[in-house]
Amino acid sequence: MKTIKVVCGIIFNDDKVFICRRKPEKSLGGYWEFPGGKIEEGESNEASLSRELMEEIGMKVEVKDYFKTNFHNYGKFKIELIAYKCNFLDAIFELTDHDSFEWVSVEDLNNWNLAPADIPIALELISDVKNKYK
Ligand SMILES: Nc1nc2c([nH]c(=O)n2[C@H]2C[C@H](O)[C@@H](COP(=O)(O)OP(=O)(O)OP(=O)(O)O)O2)c(=O)[nH]1
Repeated sequence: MKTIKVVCGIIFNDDKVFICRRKPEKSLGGYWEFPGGKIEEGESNEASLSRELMEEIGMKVEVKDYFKTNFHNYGKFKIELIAYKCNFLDAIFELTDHDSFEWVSVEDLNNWNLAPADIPIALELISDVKNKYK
């Protein structure tokens, strides 16, 4: 089975992160995720992320550090989900692939119905934030 390479952004605005909900008609519709998309051939992870965020949300970010990769098997397909931390710059919030978005605190990520591939990424973020304030 082929593994799809997907890049996503953990987009910070102060201490809140951006999540959005996939439209019902999309694959994994109804799940919340860190926005991004499939990496095209010959494209860098960072360029792909910037392109997807502009296409899907009309959002500009500063792509910062690589954070984590999670491999997940959805049964019908497998993905390699590559997460980068980003700083929010500006956005028109015109959603093409999502029907809702929220800015949430990292500790609150647990309470959202995240796409299964995103859960290990969210858990590591939560653990980092908890360690920071220990
Ligand atoms: N963008 C994004 N996709 C994710 C995340 N977690 C996760 O399992 N996925 C899955 C959902 C999709 O099956 C795939 C990414 O495809 P996509 O839907 O965002 O990209 P696309 O617009 O190019 O593809 P398509 O669904 O129109 O075929 O990865 C995530 O955090 N962000």
